[in-house]
Amino acid sequence: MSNSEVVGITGGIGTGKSFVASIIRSLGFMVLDSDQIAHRILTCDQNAIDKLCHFFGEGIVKKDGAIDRKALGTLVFGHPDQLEKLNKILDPFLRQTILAELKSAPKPVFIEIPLLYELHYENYVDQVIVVFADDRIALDRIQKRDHLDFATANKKLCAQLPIKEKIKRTKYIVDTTQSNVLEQVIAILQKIDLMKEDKSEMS
Ligand SMILES: CC(C)(COP(=O)(O)OP(=O)(O)OC[C@H]1O[C@@H](n2cnc3c(N)ncnc32)[C@H](O)[C@@H]1O)[C@@H](O)C(=O)NCCC(=O)NCCS
Ligand SMILES: Nc1ncnc2c1ncn2[C@@H]1O[C@H](COP(=O)(O)OP(=O)(O)OP(=O)(O)O)[C@@H](O)[C@H]1O
Repeated sequence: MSNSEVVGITGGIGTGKSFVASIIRSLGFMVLDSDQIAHRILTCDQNAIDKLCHFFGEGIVKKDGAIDRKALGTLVFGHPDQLEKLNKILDPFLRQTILAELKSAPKPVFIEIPLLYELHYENYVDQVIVVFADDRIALDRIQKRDHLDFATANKKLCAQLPIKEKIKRTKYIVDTTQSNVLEQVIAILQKIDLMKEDKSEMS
């Protein structure tokens, strides 16, 4: 059995996790996306929606009954107590769905999960890849991608464990400020025995 059956992809907001995930998909691997799983819960899981609504008020629910993510984001980012409450409410829903999807997925499987360390998912994965970009570049990217002002982007960035702490916790780091991201990804996949050396010819 491989020691890389489940691989976590994490990193700070805007560091390029989705970009790295798309490269890994293009190399033929399955990558689950925890943000997408969270969005599905906020759209379809009435039990979770009711619990959030009870705590944060009707203002976070759209006409179609789904959670208004922008409204909820405004309430929690920059407000650590509220963010902690959101995490506490959603944690059982997220964890149950993520673990079920990991269990049923063909192996090897990757999962993009921004809060891997913050929510303690280390024990569910065999390897962790941390995607790195320094804060200045990450902030610049998310301001551009999501049309945010600096203060709003910075509140999101500050809601997570600093990227410098994340890179201390793994051997496998992809630096997306460099131009050779594909090569870095391939080198890691080779080190964790998911690609043979000769596949590096693909780049
Ligand atoms: C707060 C919400 C409604 C904001 O939605 P929005 O569409 O604006 O952002 P989106 O979900 O696309 O997240 C963008 C990024 O924000 C960061 N982020 C999301 N949730 C959190 C959180 N609880 N704490 C810190 N950072 C977070 C992540 O880096 C994520 O990639 C939404 O992010 C949410 O429900 N978060 C809680 C669920 C969660 O923990 N998701 C992360 C999966 S591990
Ligand atoms: N290597 C790169 N060079 C230039 N731009 C990049 C690079 N990687 C990602 N980007 C851009 O930066 C933005 C953020 O990247 P991406 O969505 O992959 O980050 P993320 O870590 O998944 O963010 P989030 O935590 O918000 O989900 C995107 O607009 C993306 O196109």
